[in-house]
Amino acid sequence: MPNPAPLLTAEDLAVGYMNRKTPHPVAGPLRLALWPGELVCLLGPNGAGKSTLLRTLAGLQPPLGGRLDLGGWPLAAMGAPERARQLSIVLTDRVDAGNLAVRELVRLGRHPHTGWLGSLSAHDEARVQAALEATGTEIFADRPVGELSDGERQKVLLARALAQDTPVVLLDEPTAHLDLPNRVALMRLLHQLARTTGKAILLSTHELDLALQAADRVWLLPADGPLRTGTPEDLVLSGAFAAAFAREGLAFDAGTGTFALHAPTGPPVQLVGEGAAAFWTRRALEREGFVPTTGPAALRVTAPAGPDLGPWLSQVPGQAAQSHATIGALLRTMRQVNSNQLVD
Ligand SMILES: Nc1ncnc2c1ncn2[C@@H]1O[C@H](COP(=O)(O)OP(=O)(O)OP(=O)(O)O)[C@@H](O)[C@H]1O
Repeated sequence: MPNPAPLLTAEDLAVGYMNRKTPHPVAGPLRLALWPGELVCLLGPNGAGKSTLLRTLAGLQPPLGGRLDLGGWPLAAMGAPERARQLSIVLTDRVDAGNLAVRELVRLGRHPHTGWLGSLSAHDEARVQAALEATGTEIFADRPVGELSDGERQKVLLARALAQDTPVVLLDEPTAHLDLPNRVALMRLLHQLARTTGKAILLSTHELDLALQAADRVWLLPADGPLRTGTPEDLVLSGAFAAAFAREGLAFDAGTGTFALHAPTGPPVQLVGEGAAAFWTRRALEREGFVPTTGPAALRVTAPAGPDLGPWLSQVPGQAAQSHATIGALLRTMRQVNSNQLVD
């Protein structure tokens, strides 16, 4: 990496609020560093302080204590124009853009780079165009921002931040209003941007699955306890990820990388098979309350191998194996077995 110095650092940072001169700490002390070229996801339960931290890192609210440097300089001593050349932030707050057209709003992102007249050069216009294209907002560039859907507006705000073209980009829940394809596309775009431009991109999100896949590093902010940082994989394997969400009653399964939605209520089932069919058979059995295992159990289900869809085989004690054309058909039999066992 050409420049190994972090773009943003914090030492002993305490974030929170001053209400009637009384400090209300939310998180800290925090020791943080954002490096060029990395996508970092800030994760944590509701109320942990993610927005408060992002707003503090952006200089929108003062820290309660500690030191915060941007580009090697104390953030507090920086003027707003210099800060806007170093750091952009996209918040979830509604923007009141009135009748401003999308392209006009994105052009505002260039203001930290223009002279006092604020006129945009050809280079500035090219940056605006590139930001519109990268975010897929060019198709409605001439529409008033006030007429956009929440998801469209979210993408326009990202475009404005990209046009601002700062080394550090902070985003507070940028996927909040997007549908699944757009959420995936956004994470892919941000990851690509970090890699190709060397920007440090930090975003808060509740999209845990996506974050685990896309983030180079995770900042894990639990409701209480210290902030943990590391690659998603290290945080999962160390148990830190599961612990951060355990208080919400969520059980994270490090074996599958998912949160368990269903509590087991039924008997163990030996699941035989590999690949996609076995994976989805496991999911279906878990939804029914069964506990799929690879070891021997009184009930056995065999998932089809290879590209063939079906048949599934089920075998219950004392009976011949039954064949089922679909998982739905298998489940109907398994439900019957389960209720018979409960009656017994
Ligand atoms: N102006 C304020 N004065 C005092 N406390 C505040 C203020 N704004 C937020 N808080 C509190 O700070 C804590 C952290 O809030 P914050 O919005 O940063 O959490 P978050 O992790 O972003 O939550 P979420 O995931 O729900 O968006 C919460 O307990 C919240 O009630």
